[in-house]
Amino acid sequence: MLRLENVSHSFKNGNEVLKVLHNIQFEVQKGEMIALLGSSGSGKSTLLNLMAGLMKPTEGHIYIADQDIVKYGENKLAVFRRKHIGFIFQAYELIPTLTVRENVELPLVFQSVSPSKRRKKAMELLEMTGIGDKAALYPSQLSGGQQQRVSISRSLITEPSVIFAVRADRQSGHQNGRGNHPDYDGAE
Ligand SMILES: Nc1ncnc2c1ncn2[C@@H]1O[C@H](COP(=O)(O)OP(=O)(O)OP(=O)(O)O)[C@@H](O)[C@H]1O
Repeated sequence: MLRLENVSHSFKNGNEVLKVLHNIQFEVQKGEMIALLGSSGSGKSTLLNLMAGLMKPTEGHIYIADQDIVKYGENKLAVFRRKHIGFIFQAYELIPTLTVRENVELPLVFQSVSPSKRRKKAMELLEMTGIGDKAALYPSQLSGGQQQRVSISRSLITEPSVIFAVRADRQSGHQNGRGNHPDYDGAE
């Protein structure tokens, strides 16, 4: 479903070149869930941006559903992202002036799905994530966990091939059972 081949990435700051990723290779099968952990500045966001088609690597190939997205132009990438990629953002990124249901429906608005169809699908997902009764409320009226479920529902509504979720939890190293690993500062 997702395959990286010899992916390297460098940033140029004036005359300086910062090599952030070196020959990354891995594969994620359909249905598999992986977590990427690393210290601050180690390159997690860079890798995520590359895998989501938001940036192009300096070298290498990134296959999603057997298509090398590195070769795509901007327009093709935008269409591909809309169809195949779901995002669950760290800060949930819900739109405060839209209701919970409208937030979940939003990706389908861009796909020109009819209002009745997208409403039905949004309600199914809100029921599935346990917040069907909150559909008419606004994000500010929900708890943090409930807002996260809205974000999850929104990422699922397009039935994407891959979902990327970002989390930074710098205080819970002990509570979540990861202990105090020296390389882990809570960023995923
Ligand atoms: N656009 C950019 N231009 C130049 N350098 C960058 C750019 N984006 C990131 N970097 C550098 O690349 C390195 C990796 O950054 P990245 O954001 O991928 O780290 P991260 O692991 O996601 O960090 P954090 O957990 O703190 O969010 C850092 O040293 C950062 O300064």
